[in-house]
Formats: sequence, C-alpha cells, structure tokens
Amino acid sequence: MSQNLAVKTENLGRIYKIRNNRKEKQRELLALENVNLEIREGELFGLLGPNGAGKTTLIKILTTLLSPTSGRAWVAGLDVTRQPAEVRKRINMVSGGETSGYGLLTVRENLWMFAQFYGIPSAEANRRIKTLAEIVGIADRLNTKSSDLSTGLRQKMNIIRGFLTDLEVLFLDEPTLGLDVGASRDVRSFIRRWMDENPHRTLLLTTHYMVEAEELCDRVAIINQGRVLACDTPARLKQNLRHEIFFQVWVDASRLLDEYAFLRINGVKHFHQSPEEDSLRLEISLEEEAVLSEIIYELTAQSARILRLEKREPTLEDVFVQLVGQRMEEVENVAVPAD
Ligand SMILES: Nc1ncnc2c1ncn2[C@@H]1O[C@H](COP(=O)(O)OP(=O)(O)OP(=O)(O)O)[C@@H](O)[C@H]1O
Repeated sequence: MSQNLAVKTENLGRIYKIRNNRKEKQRELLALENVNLEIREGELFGLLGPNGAGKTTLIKILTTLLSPTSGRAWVAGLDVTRQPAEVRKRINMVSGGETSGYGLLTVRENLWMFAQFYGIPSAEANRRIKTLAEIVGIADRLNTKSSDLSTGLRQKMNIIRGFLTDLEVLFLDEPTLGLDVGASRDVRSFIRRWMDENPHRTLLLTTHYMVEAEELCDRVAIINQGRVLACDTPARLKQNLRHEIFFQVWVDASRLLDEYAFLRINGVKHFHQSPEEDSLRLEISLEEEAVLSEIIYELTAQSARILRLEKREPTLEDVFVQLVGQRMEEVENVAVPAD
C-alpha cells in the first residue's frame, strides 16, 4: 500500500446471515460488495448513501469492529484483519447519536476519562478538553452531568472525544445525525477547521445529508445497496449533469399529481413531488429548457396553480438520482438479500 494512502480497500465485501425468527430459514444479506476505495492522507472523504447502504458496515470493518467476508482493507498502511491492535492505536471513531460515557460523570470528567484510556497526560488532556469545548461551543457545560445534556450537546461531547487523541485517521459515522441546523453548522465548521489545521490527518465521514457531503468533503463516494457507484470531488460529480436543467416548482394542489403524465412528456428526465405545509413541491429535471412549457401545460390540465418556480443548480442529490433512478429517501431501508 502506498505511503500516502490513509485507507485502501480491495474488493471488500460483507454478508450478514439473518433470519427474522427462529422458524425462518437463515438467509444472506449482502451489505457490501466489491468495494474498492483509495483515500489519500489529508483528505476529508465522505461516504454518501441512504440508510442501509452499507456505510456503517464499511466503517466498522475499517475500525476493526467487524471482519469482512471477502476482500482486504488497510488503514494507515496496516491490514485491518491481520493487524487490528496496530490499527486501533492510529484511529478514533465517533458515531452520531451514540450514548457514550457515563451519565453520572460531568462532560469534563467523561472526556478526561477517555483521554486517560488513550494515555494522554492529565494536564495535556485538560488543556485539550478546554480548547475543544470552546471551539465546539460547550465550554459552559463542562461541569454538567452528561445525562443532563440535550441530544445536540451530547453529540458535541462525543465529537470532542473523537478529536482528543493523537490519531492518523478519524472515522465519523453520521456526525450530525439528529442535530438541529445550528449545531450541525457548528460541528461542520469545527471539522473543516480541524482538517485545515492538521493537514496530515485523514477524516472519513458517512452521511446521508447531501449538503454535508457537498459542503465538507474533498471527495465523495456515493454508495447504494453495498456498492460504490461513483467517487470523485462534489464538483466533478455534478459536472456530469451539466446537460440537464433543474427546476423546483411549488404548486397549489389539493392532492398529489398524476406523475406519469409528466414522465411521459418527451425531455422530462425526472419528476418528484413532495407535499409541504401549504403546497406541493415538485423537483423536475429536463433535457432542455423548452420542455418547461409542456410541464406548465400539464400542470394547468391537472388544475395545479404555480405558486413559485425556480431554476436551480444541480446538487449531489441529483447525482444520486442520475445513478440510481430514485431519490435517496425513496430507496432507504431496502434490504438486499445475497444471491
Ligand atoms: N448486524 C447486522 N445483522 C444483519 N444485518 C445487518 C447488520 N448490520 C447491518 N445490517 C444490514 O446491512 C445493510 C447495511 O447496513 P449499514 O448499517 O451498514 O448501512 P448504513 O448505510 O450505515 O445505514 P444506516 O445509516 O441506516 O446505518 C442494511 O440492509 C442493514 O439492515
């Protein structure tokens, strides 16, 4: 493995054996299939995919918590199956929504305890806890019992735990899961700043938030049903969509529209509708702008009055739709039994 690769996987696969109840015959579920990734030292790399895509499974293999059923993986140049103890010394991992730590201990005590597990001298640990708490915005909560923290504050504590140690590769599994907009923004800007200040460290994060992947990551791998479908910078991934035109339309409609009538129109690539509080939001992509007039004609035919119409730039969600044919929320929780 090249010196400059922080993570490499070669035909990595994982099959889970499952059965819903004791009477049912065991079946196999293909959670990862032939995953080949190379993440360079210093990269902030994102694994983007819907729930059930295999992101956590991949992170668990890379952090030595789970064995692959096929293929190989290396972290910091070390084989995760053959040298797990060595790998663990060089990494850290935080999962969104985890309930780590002891509720009776304060935030400071919990973090100090974790620092001791990693052998960080006490004074140095206290200094790092103070600095990180200030950056993340929980300095005023260091003496609060962790059981009294809100979800967002607990997640910030977990994030600090991940960044306390001297590591080479950090794995963040859904770091902003369940956080409100403000807390997510704080966590994202902290992650970016940490990467900028530590150019030799590598960060692999999983997310099913498109904006997170787009805003934060140097490169993104789009993963669905255990397979990596595309891997590149967000800008280059979106470049593949330069021949499509995207519109968002809000209409005043009392019921869902007949979407097949829109999909039948020549030049319509994608049509998706989602009800909002007082309107219906339509996501439409077209081969050329001229097709818009036929869309408007069909809306009128279906008695939907246009409230707002916006042309917009492509996003990673559009890239996902192009690759999979569906939006991320449409494919969530689809289990894939192995052949
Ligand atoms: N321990 C397990 N036993 C059986 N099946 C599992 C197990 N863990 C995960 N799976 C299944 O493997 C597939 C991939 O799950 P995984 O948790 O890796 O996906 P994910 O992309 O991280 O999604 P999520 O965000 O929902 O965790 C899913 O179909 C899931 O139901």
